[in-house]
Amino acid sequence: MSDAESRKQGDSDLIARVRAAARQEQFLEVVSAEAARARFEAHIELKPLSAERVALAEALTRVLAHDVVAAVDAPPFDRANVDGFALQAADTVGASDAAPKLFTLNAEVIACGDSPALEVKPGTATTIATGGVVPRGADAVVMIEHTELIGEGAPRIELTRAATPGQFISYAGSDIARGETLLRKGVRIGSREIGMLAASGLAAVDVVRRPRVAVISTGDELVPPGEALKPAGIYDSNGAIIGAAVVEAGGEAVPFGAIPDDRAALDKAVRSALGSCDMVVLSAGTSKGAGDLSHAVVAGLGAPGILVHGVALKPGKPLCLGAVGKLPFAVLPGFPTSAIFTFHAFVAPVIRVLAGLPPEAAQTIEARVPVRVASELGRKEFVLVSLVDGDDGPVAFPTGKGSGAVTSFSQADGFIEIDALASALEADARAQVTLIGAGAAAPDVTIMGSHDVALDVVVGALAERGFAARTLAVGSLGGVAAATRGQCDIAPVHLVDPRSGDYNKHLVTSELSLVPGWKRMQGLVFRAGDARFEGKNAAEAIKMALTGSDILMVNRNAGAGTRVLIDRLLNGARPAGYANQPKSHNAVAAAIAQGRADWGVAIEPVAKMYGLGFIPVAPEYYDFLVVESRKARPAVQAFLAALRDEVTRARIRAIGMEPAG
Ligand SMILES: Nc1nc2c(c(=O)[nH]1)N[C@H]1C(S)=C(S)[C@@H](COP(=O)(O)OP(=O)(O)OC[C@H]3O[C@@H](n4cnc5c(N)ncnc54)[C@H](O)[C@@H]3O)O[C@H]1N2
Ligand code: MOO
Repeated sequence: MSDAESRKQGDSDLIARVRAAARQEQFLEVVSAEAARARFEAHIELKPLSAERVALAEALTRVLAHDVVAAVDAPPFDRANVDGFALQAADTVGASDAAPKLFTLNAEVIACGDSPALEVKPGTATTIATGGVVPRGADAVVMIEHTELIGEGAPRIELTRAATPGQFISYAGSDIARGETLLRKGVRIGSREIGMLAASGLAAVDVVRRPRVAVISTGDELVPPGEALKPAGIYDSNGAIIGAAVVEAGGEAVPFGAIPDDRAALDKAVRSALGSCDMVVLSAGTSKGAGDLSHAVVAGLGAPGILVHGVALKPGKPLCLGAVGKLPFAVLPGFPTSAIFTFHAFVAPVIRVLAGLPPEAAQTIEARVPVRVASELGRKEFVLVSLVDGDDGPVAFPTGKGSGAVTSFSQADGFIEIDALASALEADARAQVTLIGAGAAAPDVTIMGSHDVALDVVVGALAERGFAARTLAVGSLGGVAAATRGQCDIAPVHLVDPRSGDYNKHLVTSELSLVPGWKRMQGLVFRAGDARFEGKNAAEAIKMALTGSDILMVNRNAGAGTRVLIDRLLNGARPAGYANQPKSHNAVAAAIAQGRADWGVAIEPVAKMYGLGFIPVAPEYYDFLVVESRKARPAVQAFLAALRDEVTRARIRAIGMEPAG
């Protein structure tokens, strides 16, 4: 083949690959969530699996298959609740220190486990231990402390307090009555239930067989947690979160690991899962891109096959649901938040039914959404939010990381719904927030603004002092806005005053005071060993970067303090890469470390963390705006104390920041 021919061959290979990679909108038919659920549930057997008997010790977290009726009373007999004497209350009337009543002791002592032999007659008493069986004839028990043993002659006691009938007696069946329904089916057995089952004499109990749910991740890029990341690899987080969520929903997760994008391998895994499990859950490869094999594999498994492919939801559009015979399968979208969101909406309810559990009760609260949230027309959109306490009730902030992020779901407090026919939720609208997770306890202090690694040190010191902080990274400007609106207690900021060049002082108002934090050095970062930068000062390095050929920068987003510095350094120049504007120091460092860019500006600790070279340029001041009306709160005071604390300051210094003052 000539050069030209082989180039042509290469081009047509590439075109074929691009064609194959093109995602085509070939969803079966995009349906509403309700229609999808109905179609799915109509084709599968939606009832609890069979019962199995397990020993009490194995019953923890299992679901009761039948109601449990108590076969015995607890206590099984009338029981003394104190150490003392069993007697007849009528004999005690009028007893006092001044006029004690005299009782002759019967010739037995009832310890726990003894069956009484003698009847308690008027004027007599029988010695009894806590837990002893109250003897015939007695109707009350008195405490030993209120009696005096008389030594001479036949043993007798003097009683100095009157007793009421029934005093210090627990009657048979008062705790658990024979014939009473002790526990109802569908209850998830915890330690408390185990105690009740044991008290009614049960050594084993019938529980619903746990649905076995195969969890299969797909994708060549996936790396199991614990192994080193390969270039372009990501950790298989879906497998882990879905497996754990299966268990939370009452199932048994059967992990199949991450299967590469290989049709035969995936087909084999899915068939083996179908043969051994009650449900199969895959993630990724459902969007119909080139590597998106999952739906193709499940399409070939047998009738009825794919029932739903495409729902009018965001996240969740590429969701695929189906069945083989009556056995359900689901292919969840690969994006982590889409995967777990659709799992909870479509898969968990099915697992709960199979597991014998009732539907999960959703808890909602009303909150104000302070910002406008745009939404795609035609898809019902779920927006994950963080909740903070505003001056006028709960405020819900969209977390804003998108469905590709793991933390969107994992760190959210709940979600709001935007109707498919709305193109946005307007700022300051009220919305119902469906809570997720165990409803995290309200934080003692809310910190909203710019994030910094050393802030974690202060928050840690606060935790050591017993205060829980909630931090929301909304950027310096977002922090100023939240503090002004009374939605947080403290706003960490680093904003330069364009007029004076000073940091943060211009943000002080009558409602917001400024507490100094620390200084962080910003500088030029580059791959260590890059001879074009090594040994140069900032001015020389910039000059080289602007004139050198084949040098690519990575910029920062408009509004970032660092961007102001970059523009000052560039003095109007627009070098290659200027339009690449990620939003964090970490993103800048990663781009340079991985060779997608050659230089940028970031703070020193981050440069260090990524093993990059660093040329100092200018310090940046990271301070705290404190909402005056909230300053007296104990947690805010503790935060300020932690900031001044020598131990905290040393820890801040250790990660490369210089604490103020
Ligand atoms: N041109 C279009 N592109 C995309 C569309 C579309 O309609 N047209 N749909 C988007 C939507 S919506 C979603 S959600 C994603 C989901 O696509 P797939 O289900 O096919 O998933 P992949 O493409 O294989 O992966 C997406 C993403 O998720 C990561 N991933 C996959 N598995 C895991 C795992 N086990 N743990 C962690 N992360 C995982 C994967 O690496 C990708 O980054 O597609 C949009 N694109
Ligand atoms: O399921 Mo996708 O999240 O709609 O982005």
